[in-house]
Amino acid sequence: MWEGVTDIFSQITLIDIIDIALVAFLFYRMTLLIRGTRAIQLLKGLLVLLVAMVISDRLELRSINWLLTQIMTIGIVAIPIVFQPELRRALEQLGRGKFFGEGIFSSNQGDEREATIKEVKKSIKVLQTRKIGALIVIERETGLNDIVETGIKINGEISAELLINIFMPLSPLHDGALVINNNLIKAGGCYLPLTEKPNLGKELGTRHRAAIGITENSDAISLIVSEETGAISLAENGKLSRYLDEDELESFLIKLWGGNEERSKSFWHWRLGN
Ligand SMILES: Nc1ncnc2c1ncn2[C@@H]1O[C@H](COP(=O)(O)OP(=O)(O)OP(=O)(O)O)[C@@H](O)[C@H]1O
Repeated sequence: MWEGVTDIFSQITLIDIIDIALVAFLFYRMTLLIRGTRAIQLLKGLLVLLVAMVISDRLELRSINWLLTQIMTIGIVAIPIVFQPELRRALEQLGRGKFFGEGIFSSNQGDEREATIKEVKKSIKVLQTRKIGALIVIERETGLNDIVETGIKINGEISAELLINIFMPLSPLHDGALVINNNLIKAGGCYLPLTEKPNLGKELGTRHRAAIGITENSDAISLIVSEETGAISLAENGKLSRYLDEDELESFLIKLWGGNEERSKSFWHWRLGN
């Protein structure tokens, strides 16, 4: 038996190893894309179906096997529909050359993001104290132009004062979401898709549902200040982190979106593979 094993290993060439490594890396990136999304449930469902199909085939249960095959066909047709947001994100990342890693991140952009995080933190503190409801979306790789189109374009440099002003109850743009790109407020009063998650707390109304919804359809990060409680929350990849204080919010933002320090750390972290 050992001979057989060593025989197989002796036939493996460097090209085979590169091929396997590339496929593994591709699967790893795909898993990162669909982690925590609805797509993962569909994949699990298809896997269960596949196992049931193999078992029914081995046991020669012809009718059930035929039925499972038909269901499997429908499941495969459903893939591009259910995976549409993930496929879009993957293709966009591929187009920007970032699918295989972080890409080149200019320190200028890092400075802009650091400044933005400071202004956002400052404004959120004020909004929380005064219990002014707010919904802020931070654009990452996925373009949010379709969301921006639903609101009023601003394209103004970010400042805490401007952010607070926009969310003041009598401001014409206080309803809806504000979209940020680097150090620019792109638009206010934007409409976001609502999440369809069934098991969210009853106290979470449409503001929180919209904040989660946009992170399921893109790689954006959204921040919420509750009008009712003043609680600060952050949504990313369909998940909501609630009751943050402003320091926790800042750490989250640095980790997920980054200033220079965190980005250069993650760059070396990735390169060294620790
Ligand atoms: N689809 C949407 N896109 C963007 N903003 C939305 C959307 N739906 C609701 N909002 C915003 O949320 C506000 C309503 O919040 P609602 O009270 O229903 O939510 P909530 O999650 O309970 O928030 P809060 O804790 O602040 O009350 C609206 O006035 C609007 O500003």
